[in-house]
Amino acid sequence: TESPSGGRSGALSPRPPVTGDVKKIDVNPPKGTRDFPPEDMRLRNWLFNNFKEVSRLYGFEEVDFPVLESEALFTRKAGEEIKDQLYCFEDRGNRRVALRPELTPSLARLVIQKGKSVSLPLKWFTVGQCWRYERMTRGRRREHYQWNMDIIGVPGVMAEAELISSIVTFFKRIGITESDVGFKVSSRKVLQEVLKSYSIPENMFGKVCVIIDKIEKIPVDEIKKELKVVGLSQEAVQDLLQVLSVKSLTELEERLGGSGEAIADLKQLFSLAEKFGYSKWLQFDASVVRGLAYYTGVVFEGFDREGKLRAICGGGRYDHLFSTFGAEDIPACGFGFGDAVIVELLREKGLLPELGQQIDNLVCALDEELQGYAATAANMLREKGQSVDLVLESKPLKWVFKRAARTNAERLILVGKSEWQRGMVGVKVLSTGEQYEVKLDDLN
Ligand SMILES: CC(=O)Nc1cnc2ccccc2c1
Repeated sequence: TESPSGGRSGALSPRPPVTGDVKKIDVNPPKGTRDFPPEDMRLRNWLFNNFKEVSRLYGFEEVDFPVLESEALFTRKAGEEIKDQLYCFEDRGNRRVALRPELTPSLARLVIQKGKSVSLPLKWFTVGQCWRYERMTRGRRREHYQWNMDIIGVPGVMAEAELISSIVTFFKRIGITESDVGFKVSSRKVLQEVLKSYSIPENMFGKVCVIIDKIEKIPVDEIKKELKVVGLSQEAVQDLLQVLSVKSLTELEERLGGSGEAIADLKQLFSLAEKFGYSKWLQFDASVVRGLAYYTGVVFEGFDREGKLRAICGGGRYDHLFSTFGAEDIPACGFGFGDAVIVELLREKGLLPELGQQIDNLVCALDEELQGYAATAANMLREKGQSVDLVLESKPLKWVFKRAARTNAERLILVGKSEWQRGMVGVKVLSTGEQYEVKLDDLN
């Protein structure tokens, strides 16, 4: 192309003066965020395609929401870390907005918006980027992608059993077995039943759970202090911490009595696990509460049995989230599965797939004036559904062979003058070295 500024031939115009006095931009992405160059994008697509294939197997429908939401969707007053790290700001319309830190509130918003026009139960899934704003002191990521599956409108634990089954199916698809990971399962109704004899206000329950979720992250004295701050008596605190160390459903039944919902739900869940065939993946663990304020019943988290990694995924029942948005309550449960820990686990287990680029044909004209014919050949192959990497400039054969090797091209299609005049092209199968000529129409 003409370049009036007299820059290098073929350069786009106008270009900055060759003196290079333009300051070089920072080519890294913003702190705590990632680029996905082709190799990383292939791994991400492999992971997400497995998420989506399992969602399809379970009859879930894909949904999506804006990454930007009203801040009000996430301003729960329960001392959650996810709120402290909200990536929020005021937009040019002076609206308080936030980059979503999780997907469930958006899902609830859409369900409410749809109201009577959707028939329950809803089984919706999405894979979406979530954000947090952390002081980079901890050097942690500020974004990650989460697979979410939610069942809206089913009050019984069959829904939780189905969700856990879908995660087991996902793990098995990527080569993870029950010897690698398990699920810790409990119910927040356990805490509710312990607390019912200490009349604590309903709105305190979320706060208590958020504090207890930190039991393995901060000293127990700190936990006790925070529980007292929200108004629990010394006795209530003791009772709570004691029930968290219960080791089995039998022991729990002795502690709570056999008539409560917590025991009934958990017994039924473990029985359903048997029927779904994933009993070996589950264990009751009274200390699992999860850190989101809105859970109300069964809660679960996937963990690596070697105990080296943070929770792989987590979820539970949230029967009152809708009323916190001013709508009729609808029973619901769901989980979130992040894209970070699972990759660390796969790396540990040597299960990361080797994914190279895959091209069916590298098409190349043997000299300049045959470029057009190479385009014709490329078009014919593409119309047959064959992928073609078309060499777009005149290149030495050495360069073409190198590129074919780097892109794992199945075969090389060489458009030469004499062959073309006979309606033929040259074919070189790169895996075998086999070389032959073929009529263009017979190429497939
Ligand atoms: C291990 C990891 O990257 N965690 C992570 C990264 N970014 C987030 C962003 C929002 C909410 C939770 C997040 C969690």
